[in-house]
Amino acid sequence: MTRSNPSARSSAIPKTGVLRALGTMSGTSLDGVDAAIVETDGVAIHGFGASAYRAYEPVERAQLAAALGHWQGPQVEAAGEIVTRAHADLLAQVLAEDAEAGADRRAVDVIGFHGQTLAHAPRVQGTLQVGDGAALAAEFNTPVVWDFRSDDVRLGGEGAPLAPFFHFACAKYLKRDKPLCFLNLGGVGNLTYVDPRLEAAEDPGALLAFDTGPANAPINDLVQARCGQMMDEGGAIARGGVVETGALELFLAESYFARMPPKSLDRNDFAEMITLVSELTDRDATATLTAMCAAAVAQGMEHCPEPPEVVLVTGGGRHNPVLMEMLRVSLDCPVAPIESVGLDGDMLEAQAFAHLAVRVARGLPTSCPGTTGVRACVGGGVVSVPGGED
Ligand SMILES: Nc1ncnc2c1ncn2[C@@H]1O[C@H](COP(=O)(O)OP(=O)(O)OP(=O)(O)O)[C@@H](O)[C@H]1O
Ligand SMILES: CC(=O)N[C@H]1[C@@H]2OC[C@@H](O2)[C@@H](O)[C@@H]1O[C@H](C)C(=O)O
Repeated sequence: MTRSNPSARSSAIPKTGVLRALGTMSGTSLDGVDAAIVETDGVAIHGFGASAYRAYEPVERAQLAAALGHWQGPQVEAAGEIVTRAHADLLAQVLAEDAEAGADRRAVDVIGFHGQTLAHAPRVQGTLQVGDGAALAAEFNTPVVWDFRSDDVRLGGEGAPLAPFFHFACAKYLKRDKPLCFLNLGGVGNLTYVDPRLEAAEDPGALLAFDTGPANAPINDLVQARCGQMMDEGGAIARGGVVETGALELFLAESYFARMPPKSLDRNDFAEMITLVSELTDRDATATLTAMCAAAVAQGMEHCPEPPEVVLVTGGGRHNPVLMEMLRVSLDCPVAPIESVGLDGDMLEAQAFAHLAVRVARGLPTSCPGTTGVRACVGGGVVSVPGGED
């Protein structure tokens, strides 16, 4: 089915100039899908546009959760259909609103569709993001860039994190002239060290990135199981809890933390860490998992080549004041939500895949040795145009 969509364009992606790209991200927390428009030529950000969010229904979330860790089979098929449908709902909404907002406005040129990671084991089976980008290209009569991670993994990279090339563009957009860090606290945490004194993201030394460790996923899992809540809203459960230092030390003894970056994680790689807090009260257990997230970041910061001027925090974890306070205490530099510099911390990942879609379309790299450990710079991704592949 092709939706009636006044904002859609069917032509191939323009090879030059600033494009209007619509990126989407369905993260490891399985809460929902984000979508956001960025104006970019793939190198420099020229502006930010509308954004929107579509939550997964509880039944959808349960099916996605059941498919986590699977590489194939009926659960994976079902998850893929849910992801494609949820994105189609959201894309229809954003594209319609975008078209209504300005008749003279250039239509969205390209969609960057990350999909939903179900399994990630780059050195073993690879990485799996489900959802059908070709179907979305046909449905919205608009080119879709997707499957961003596979080429990087095939060439020896971790396949994640991929937002760092966008973080570099953000640092330039913000006119920063000293090294700084972007810290995403989603289900998993990831850190990008950016040196904006270098000209291009692919210059050696411009970027160092890696997953710091588990972030909100174990906290969510614990409070869902024990308290029937989706998350520790505002850190209300952890606040007043006592951190069990023995459990924290056992956690930090995990070999992942001794590994040099780049390195990446699957959502459930640390699922068993909940057993480290199983004897504790709800408050103490939640406080301890929250401290583990902060301690993993502090450990990761030791890899930064120079102290950053600031750590800008994005992702849902920045809404948790207990976690933010623990970060402020344990890091030797200022820590601030990314809103402090005028960016939207709930939409940064969706915006990243808008920017990366244009980079893929332009043949520019989306990862490099400093971000994923890939042997050389790689511009991964598949481009589907309405009626077939580009
Ligand atoms: N007000 C809040 N208080 C506490 N925690 C919050 C709050 N809002 C969001 N979070 C946490 O942030 C999580 C969502 O974060 P986010 O949307 O960045 O994750 P994601 O994009 O799914 O994950 P990832 O970046 O790992 O792919 C929620 O599941 C919750 O744990
Ligand atoms: C395999 C995968 O989907 N990884 C995600 C996940 O969520 C956070 C962290 O782990 C990061 O490595 C990555 O997402 C962001 C968007 C990235 O690629 O930069």
